[in-house]
Amino acid sequence: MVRAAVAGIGGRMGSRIAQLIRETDGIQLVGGFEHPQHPQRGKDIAQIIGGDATGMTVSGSIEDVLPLADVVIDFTTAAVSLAHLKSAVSAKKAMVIGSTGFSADQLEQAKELARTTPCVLTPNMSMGVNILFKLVSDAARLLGKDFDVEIIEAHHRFKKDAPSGTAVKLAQIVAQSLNRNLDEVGVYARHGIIGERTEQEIGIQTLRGGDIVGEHTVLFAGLGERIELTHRAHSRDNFARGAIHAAQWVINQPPGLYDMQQVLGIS
Ligand SMILES: NC(=O)C1=CN([C@@H]2O[C@H](COP(=O)(O)OP(=O)(O)OC[C@H]3O[C@@H](n4cnc5c(N)ncnc54)[C@H](OP(=O)(O)O)[C@@H]3O)[C@@H](O)[C@H]2O)C=CC1
Ligand SMILES: O=C(O)C1=N[C@H](C(=O)O)C[C@H](O)C1
Repeated sequence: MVRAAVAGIGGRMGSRIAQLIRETDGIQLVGGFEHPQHPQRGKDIAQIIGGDATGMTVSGSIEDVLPLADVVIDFTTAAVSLAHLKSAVSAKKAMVIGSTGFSADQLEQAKELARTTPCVLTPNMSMGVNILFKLVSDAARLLGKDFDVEIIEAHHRFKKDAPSGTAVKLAQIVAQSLNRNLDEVGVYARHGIIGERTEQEIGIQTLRGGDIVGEHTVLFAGLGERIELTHRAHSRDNFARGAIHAAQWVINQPPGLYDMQQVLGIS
């Protein structure tokens, strides 16, 4: 039985993950925590996930749950997840991180920390998006320079980072497939008299509104035809189930930083 604790258990993802852990065989919820000022701190976890009292209270620190858990699942923010990874490394516990918005420097730090503990870090845990990553890589390589690439992502009004971690990953995949440097060719917004589109640029456009769960389109536009590859999440359940699957997988891996394609065996 895998013993899992959930960081940010009061959040949109944390609460759904905790609920689904309780419905999944082979994994057990042993704790959940929030930041110390969170209004649910000290309350029974059932107040967040529903059902009968669990006897577990929402704690205010990762340090409280690490002794109980084999793995911590963390959907908070990049900076918070990195701090939690440091604690997990000290306690020799595995981690699954879904937070997005990591800078290159933060990613490097995560890679360094994961030298001593297994950690899955990925901007999107759904099967569909990870298949999309492969399709986009193939399409970019096959279509080549005659097709302009634009990535469009749409999310709910509460999302804090932009572009989405998934859109950034898609842009990195396109740049790599076309032998381009994303730092040089990424175009994140357009306004005013901007002149004609350059052949090399990769556009990444962000939409925010309402309760949109998460949508990503990669548009390959040529002269006379275009291809659009789109993934739409209907709910957060695919991300949550992916995170639970990753938690069950990662505890059996040697130290290192893994992505979801490795978890799914499709890399
Ligand atoms: N990889 C994937 O498949 C997916 C990734 N994500 C990413 O996951 C992250 C979270 O998304 P979402 O659930 O919508 O966001 P929420 O804001 O709903 O949840 C984050 C939770 O973490 C809490 N938190 C903040 N600081 C700490 C801390 N120091 N310790 C413990 N908990 C803390 C927040 O509390 P408070 O609200 O008080 O700040 C909040 O309850 C985002 O980066 C998002 O992009 C989302 C969906 C899928
Ligand atoms: O914040 C979200 O909600 C989501 N974030 C992830 C991202 O930034 O890519 C994944 C998903 O689309 C939902």
